Amino acid sequence: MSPYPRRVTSAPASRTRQRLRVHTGRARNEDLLGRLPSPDSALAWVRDGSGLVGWGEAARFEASGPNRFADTERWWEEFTASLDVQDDVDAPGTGPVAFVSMAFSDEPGHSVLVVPEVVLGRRGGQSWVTTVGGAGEEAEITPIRRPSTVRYADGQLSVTDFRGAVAAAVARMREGKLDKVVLAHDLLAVADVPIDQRFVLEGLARRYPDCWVYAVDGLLGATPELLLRRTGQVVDSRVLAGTTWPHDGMSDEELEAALLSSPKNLEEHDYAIRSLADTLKPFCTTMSVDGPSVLRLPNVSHLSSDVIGTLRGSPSLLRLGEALHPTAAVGGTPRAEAIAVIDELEGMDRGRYAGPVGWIDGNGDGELGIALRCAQLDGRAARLFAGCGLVAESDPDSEVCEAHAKMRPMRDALEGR
Ligand SMILES: C=C(O[C@@H]1C=C(C(=O)O)C=C[C@H]1O)C(=O)O
Repeated sequence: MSPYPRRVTSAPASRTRQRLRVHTGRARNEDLLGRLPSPDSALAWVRDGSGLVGWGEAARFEASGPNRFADTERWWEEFTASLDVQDDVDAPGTGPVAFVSMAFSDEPGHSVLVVPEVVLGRRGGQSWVTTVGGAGEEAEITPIRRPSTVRYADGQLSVTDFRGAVAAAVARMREGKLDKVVLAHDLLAVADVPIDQRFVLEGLARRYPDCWVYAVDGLLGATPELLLRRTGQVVDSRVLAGTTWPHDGMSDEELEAALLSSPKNLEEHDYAIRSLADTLKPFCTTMSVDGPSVLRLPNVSHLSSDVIGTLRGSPSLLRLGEALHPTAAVGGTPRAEAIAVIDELEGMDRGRYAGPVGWIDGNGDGELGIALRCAQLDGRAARLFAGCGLVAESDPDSEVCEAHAKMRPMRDALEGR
């Protein structure tokens, strides 16, 4: 696949109509990422050793356009209704599971759902394995390959052009045309050998245990931001906005105190929280927000708030994701104006960067992160992305530094640092 994702306008025929057998049973506790058998096609959603990995492809659905969430949900409902399921564990993430990664934009965009042949899951000391269509759960694990050199070049939006776009956006906000917008840029990395996805995932997981390490259809990353998790009637979310990074010889404590008292960062955070909470509220009977506090990561620290709610009825995670995406953490406020400004000033295809990414199960439960700190891999090439929330007080030079700091997880993982 090209690092600049192609447009897919119709779903390919899939092997969905036969009555496939799905079986979940208990498994040994093992390092999930260590079980991925091959350098390509990794499927993963792992945080601090827990989560899901998958391999093989029992079925796939691709969608694009404004109805991509609804089309994907409908396909998944029909697919799961056609299965013959024996689930001996019966917990969130057992039985049929699909990994999903949705395009940021209505247009252009390419969203993917993959049903693996084998899923290995682990939560709270309990492990399970799910097989689809009678697939064997043991696969030969090939040795992991590491690159010796990685070189970088401009992506679709160079750093210089990104800085110009930030300045233009700030000018519009000073004129009162919108309150907040998130602009991003990309960077091309080329290694001397085809990139082994397991090498990247293991590096990310080792350095970022507080993040969700994910891989779906060549999009790999370690995101600290949870768009929404649904576990039965309970939903929760981790909203991030407002960032600092090591600079000017300041200690972590000084950086943290400055972040918590920065009106500019608190304003950015407030827009993000409000966009999530106001949209989620009508779906909930109860909802509470806890924060902001500081989430400290090795490369950056963020203002972070946790939201928890009880659902009214049973909307699926994809249905909720459709309503919430994009929050003001990756879009802006007001949403429609911000999306138009992103289209105009970024002028690049975000692909699945900043879109919802994660997994769903047959009960409508699952976890959707926001695809940040990521790269779209293609052979020896990787297209990295990072962006920053902007308000009227933002300074283009600081935003360039912030985006640079946000690319560090993926650069370090590619280089094996
Ligand atoms: C847009 C990104 O990150 C988002 C923007 C943030 C900010 O501007 O402070 C913080 C976390 C994320 O919500 C990114 O990492 O690319």
